[in-house]
Amino acid sequence: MSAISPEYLGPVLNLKRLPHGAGLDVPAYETAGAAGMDLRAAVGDDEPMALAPGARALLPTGFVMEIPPGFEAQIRPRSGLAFKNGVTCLNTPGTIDSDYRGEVKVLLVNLGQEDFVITRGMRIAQMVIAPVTQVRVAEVTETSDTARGAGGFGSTGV
Ligand SMILES: O=c1ccn([C@H]2C[C@H](O)[C@@H](COP(=O)(O)OP(=O)(O)OP(=O)(O)O)O2)c(=O)[nH]1
Repeated sequence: MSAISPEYLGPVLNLKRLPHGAGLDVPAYETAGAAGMDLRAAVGDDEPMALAPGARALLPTGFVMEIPPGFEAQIRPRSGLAFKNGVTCLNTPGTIDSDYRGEVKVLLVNLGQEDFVITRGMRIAQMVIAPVTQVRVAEVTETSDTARGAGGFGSTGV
C-alpha cells in the first residue's frame, strides 16, 4: 500500500514489470515521509541465493523504469540488513541514470560472518529519487582563491 495518493501532482515514475518480476510488490513509499522505496529481489521462487561472507552478487529487481528528466535514482542499503546481517550495497549509492532502460539491479555484498540467504520478494535495498543538476564544463587555467584552499582530509582538525 503506497503512502502516495493517485492525485499526487509531483513527478511520475513509469515502471514496467519484467516477466520474472510478475507478482512482486511494486516499489512504494511505506510512510508519508519516507525518502526511499524498498526494492525486492526477483530471484526465482525455488532459487534462493546464498551470499557467502565476503561474496557479492548482482540481484535482479524484475522491473525497468523511466526516471523523469532531471532526476536520478539512488540505490541504497537498508540499515536493518546492514546492522543485523552486515549486508549492504557495494556501490552505494548505486546510480540509475534517467536514460537507463535496462533492468534495475542491486549490487549486494555480505560483510557479515554468516551466509545470507536471499529469497524471492525479500526487501534487499531501497531506491531514492533525487534531482540532478548537469553542468557545462569550462576548462580554465586559474581558479579563484578561498580560505580553505587545498586543505582537506581532516585539515580543520577532529
Ligand atoms: O546499482 C546499480 C548501479 C547501476 N545500475 C545500472 C543503471 C545505470 O544507469 C547503469 C550504469 O551505471 P554506472 O554509470 O554506475 O555504471 P558504469 O560502471 O559507469 O557503466 P556504464 O559504462 O554502463 O555507465 O547501470 C543498476 O541497475 N544498479
